[in-house]
Amino acid sequence: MVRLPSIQIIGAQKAGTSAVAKWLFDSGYCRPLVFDDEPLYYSKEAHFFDIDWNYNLGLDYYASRFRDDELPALDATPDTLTFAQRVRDTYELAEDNQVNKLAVIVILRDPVFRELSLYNHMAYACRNFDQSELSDWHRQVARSDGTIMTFNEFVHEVTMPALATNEAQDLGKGRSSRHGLYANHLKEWFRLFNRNQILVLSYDELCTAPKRVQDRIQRFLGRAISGSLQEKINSNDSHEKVLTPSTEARECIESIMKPHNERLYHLLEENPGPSMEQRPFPRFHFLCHALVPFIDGGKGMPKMYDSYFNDQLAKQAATAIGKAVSAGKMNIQVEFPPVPNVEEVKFGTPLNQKFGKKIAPDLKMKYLPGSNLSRNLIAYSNVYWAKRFAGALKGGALGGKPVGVLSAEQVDFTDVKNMGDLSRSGKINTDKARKEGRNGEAIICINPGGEETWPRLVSAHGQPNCPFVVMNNSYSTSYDLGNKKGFEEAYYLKRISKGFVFRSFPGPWEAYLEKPDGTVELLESYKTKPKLREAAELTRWRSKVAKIRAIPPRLIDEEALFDSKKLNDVLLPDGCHVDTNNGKLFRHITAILYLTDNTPDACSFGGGTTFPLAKPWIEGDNNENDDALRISATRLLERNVQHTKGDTDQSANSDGRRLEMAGVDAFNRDHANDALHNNVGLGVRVMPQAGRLIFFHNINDDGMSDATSFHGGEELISIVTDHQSDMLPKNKEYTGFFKEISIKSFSNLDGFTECAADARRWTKQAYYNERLDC
Ligand SMILES: Nc1ncnc2c1ncn2[C@@H]1O[C@H](COP(=O)(O)OS(=O)(=O)O)[C@@H](OP(=O)(O)O)[C@H]1O
Repeated sequence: MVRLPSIQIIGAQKAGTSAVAKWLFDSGYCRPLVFDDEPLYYSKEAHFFDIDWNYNLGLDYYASRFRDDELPALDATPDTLTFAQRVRDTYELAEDNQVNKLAVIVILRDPVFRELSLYNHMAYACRNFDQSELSDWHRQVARSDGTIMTFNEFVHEVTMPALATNEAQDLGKGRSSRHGLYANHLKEWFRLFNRNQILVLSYDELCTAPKRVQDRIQRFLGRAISGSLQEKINSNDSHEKVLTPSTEARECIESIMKPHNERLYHLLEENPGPSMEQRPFPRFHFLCHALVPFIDGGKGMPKMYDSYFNDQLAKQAATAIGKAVSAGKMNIQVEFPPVPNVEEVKFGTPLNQKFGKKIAPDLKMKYLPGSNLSRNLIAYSNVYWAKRFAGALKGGALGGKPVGVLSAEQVDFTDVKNMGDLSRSGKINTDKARKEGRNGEAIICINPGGEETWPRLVSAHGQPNCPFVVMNNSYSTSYDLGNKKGFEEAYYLKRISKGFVFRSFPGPWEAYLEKPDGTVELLESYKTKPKLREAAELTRWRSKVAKIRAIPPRLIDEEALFDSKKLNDVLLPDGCHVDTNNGKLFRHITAILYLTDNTPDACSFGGGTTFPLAKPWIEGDNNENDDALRISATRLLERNVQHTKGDTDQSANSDGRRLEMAGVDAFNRDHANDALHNNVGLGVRVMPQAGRLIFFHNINDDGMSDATSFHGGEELISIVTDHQSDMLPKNKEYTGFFKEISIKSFSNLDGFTECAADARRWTKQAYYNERLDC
């Protein structure tokens, strides 16, 4: 039996067919075979019905493209849209009633933007492909001298003449433009096939709610399909890409398309499709996202810091804002560092200067030392960003809604000679700004302050059912991610310890680790907004572990490793302590004899004994101990706290915590092999080696606990998965000795002090001098 594809994705060309097809192919649908010398896209599009040569080779030839096994096959040739009759004829020839079993999927995109996408596709090919790879189809955008037409020219030279012909005429040049006459084509399909065999999808929905489209397709095909449709495919993100049509080009195409669109809506109403189809079909509204069609610069976090300069950040954020507005979100938060180095903005870092120079021409300002722009770089950068996002709030090219920008920052709007799509500007919370509000106006509010004031700002400056964007608030009063006022965090990029939290509507919240080379790695994707603490601990922890062992973070076996995500707690579970027998000052010296070798290797780390306040032995080095740390240690002892875990204040900056962190720092430095070589000062770490003995004094010359003797025992931690566990050094073993000052040897405190000093002198002479001598 000749077996034909059970699914045809028939178009429309440039309406996301590749994305849908990829999802289906990836889930197991059989793709067309590519025959010799054919381009690779044949593995998605068999081009049987639209190319006469292929069509004339007949049914068996077409069927031979699809492996004859049990898998259902799919052909996603977007040109098939205009060949309903050929499809009917071909399937009728096939046995087993295949003609009535065929499932047809068609996606419809606003014809103006479809045309623009088509133009961008061909222009990209002409600019970048080898001449031998170009066909006449691509060359439709080329002028006679080989240069590339503008989109306006293309519309006049190619689109309009093609749309004005009737279908019987030669449709070579501009034939693709006629694909946008959807009503004409669908009428044929509805005539030739049962309407329930055809699923009509909206490209707008594909952009704004891909999951819903996914669900419609699954219900249409009657099976669950693995994977997800979110991936952006076949989008060219070149800088030359034309993102929006000029008003002239748009009006030109519309002059012909508008009545066709009306016919389409009517046709779809008159011919209801299968139950899972969207009804009524959404009109092509120049939705905001259509204005910024998939220009988001890629999935995931923008590249630091290139994205400030190559427009990735601007495009991504504008896309996310557009999508949020399209999805009906009116109160929106947008938050990201407005300049590359926010913290150092006062110091004019090279990156900030470069960014200042980039935005100056856009604002028609000068970036010179002492100029308003350089002195208030953040404030003016935010105006630059507001300009970049205004398009996404305008309500589409036809909507042309006003977009006002209000700022609470040091910005003189008269300096900005080019406000782009922003229709007005003003100061937040001023009567003037309030009075100037206009019906239907979207507002971008720059750095307005604590989120408790936002609802009031919306009442003061917002317009009913219009987007209100709070942008780049310089601080958060909730000390957490995003806001608690119900503003949709449409675009959110926050630097956290060792990484970033990122969210681009409608995507998930994500935690990224920043790696030493500046690249990032996605650590976690959260279904709902995580707590700042949760994300920060994850990145901090992974960064440390990755740094320690240079192991890619994703290979670290968390189950085995983490009881807690805090390195301090994991590495130094008992914190640091002094050996004073809980403040009873008789013990004056401790010795530790190690019984195992625990040299760190690829499978484990930790295991050392760390003395955060001790100085490495470096001859001729007179550096004093780190005062702040010594003060912390001394303060603990004055408070009678001998164990850092016993410090009632467990906040990050408490004395106990500081000592523990210093212990972990010594561990990190040691790992980086800096401690001894670079004379970094404090912190000595001793690794177990069977037979190695160390000793240290517990009491200073005054007979009091020696603050510098605070130390901690590191856990020995395995960091690889089970299959390597045979190689792991499993134990750390040692034995401890100590010597006390005999109670018989003194009668009062002074006597004790003297005995303690004597004992120290003795060890110093017996051992240190010996060591110096040798
Ligand atoms: N997942 C998803 N959702 C929505 N839109 C998407 C998606 N993936 C790709 N695209 C955009 O679809 C355009 C390409 O469409 P096609 O793949 O049908 O093109 S083709 O006819 O097969 O050449 C092209 O549009 P433009 O970017 O406007 O050119 C793609 O960016």
